[in-house]
Amino acid sequence: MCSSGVMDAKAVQTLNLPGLTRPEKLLTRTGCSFTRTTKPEKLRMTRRRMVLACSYNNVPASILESEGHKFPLEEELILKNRSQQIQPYLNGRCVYVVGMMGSGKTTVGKIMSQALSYSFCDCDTLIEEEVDGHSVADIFKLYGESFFRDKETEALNKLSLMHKLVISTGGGAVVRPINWKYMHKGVSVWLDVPVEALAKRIAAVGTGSRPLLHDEAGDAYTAALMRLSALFEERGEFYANANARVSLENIAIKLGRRDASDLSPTDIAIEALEQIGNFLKAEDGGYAR
Ligand SMILES: Nc1ncnc2c1ncn2[C@@H]1O[C@H](COP(=O)(O)OP(=O)(O)OP(=O)(O)O)[C@@H](O)[C@H]1O
Ligand SMILES: O=C(O)C1=C[C@@H](O)[C@@H](O)[C@H](O)C1
Repeated sequence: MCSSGVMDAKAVQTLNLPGLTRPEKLLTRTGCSFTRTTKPEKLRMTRRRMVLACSYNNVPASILESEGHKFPLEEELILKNRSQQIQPYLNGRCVYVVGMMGSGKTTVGKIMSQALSYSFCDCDTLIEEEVDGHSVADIFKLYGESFFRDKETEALNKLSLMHKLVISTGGGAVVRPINWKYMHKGVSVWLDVPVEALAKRIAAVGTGSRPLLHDEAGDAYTAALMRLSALFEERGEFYANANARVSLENIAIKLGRRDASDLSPTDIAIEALEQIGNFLKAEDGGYAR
């Protein structure tokens, strides 16, 4: 049976897991329901085979990440506290992180997934899995952008049937209205990062994996800035469809930092959880239940 209870459990994977992994830990690790093959009392000390029944028919458990990162205690407490406040209102719904290329959807999304005890899923990685392991850049090259966009819509459709995932979406996923129909099954949060900060990050790591930024002339920063500015001009209004907005400029002001480039991914994850909380509060009539 699926954790969501909304679909068939077709993808069943047999994994070897350390016996010290408790069932509730397993649920956090995979976002999947599970079937035990041993009695509960035997689970504790020995290495056991567990059959994991993924709650999504075509999402391989291997791409659902829930690796732990260590945070300073104070940050960890704030993250946990924010998460606990919103969890009853989130009620297992997925969190979709939207934003421009390089906005930190993956980096910040992973921190949020850990805080919420959700699994993390990168939509681009899921598409790559579905297209024979080709990278996004190769999919664009081999099949063109519209093929990629169709795969992206299919992936979001599938993900919309799942629960307890933080999903990092592709930067362009916001443009198609049908994608919003799927993303609005969960709660969406927009990481609104100034293009100058995006260009700085992307110039540092290169554009290899970001085909829409290829072929720009000039130095890496200026080229990225020009292209990102044009893309943001086209897309700004679509990102604003998200349920919650996290403005890095606003966080920098609130925390007394120099600018958006002076914020850690954890600062941003904390604010994202707060903004999601504000949305859920409004949705729930001020947590009036
Ligand atoms: N707060 C931050 N400060 C500095 N660098 C950051 C921050 N957040 C993310 N980065 C860096 O920016 C780059 C892009 O981040 P990330 O891959 O998380 O973004 P993304 O939105 O998932 O990108 P894409 O959609 O293009 O895959 C990475 O090199 C990451 O380490
Ligand atoms: O902004 C975009 O349109 C894209 C962003 C990436 O995440 C990939 O989804 C792809 O490179 C397209």
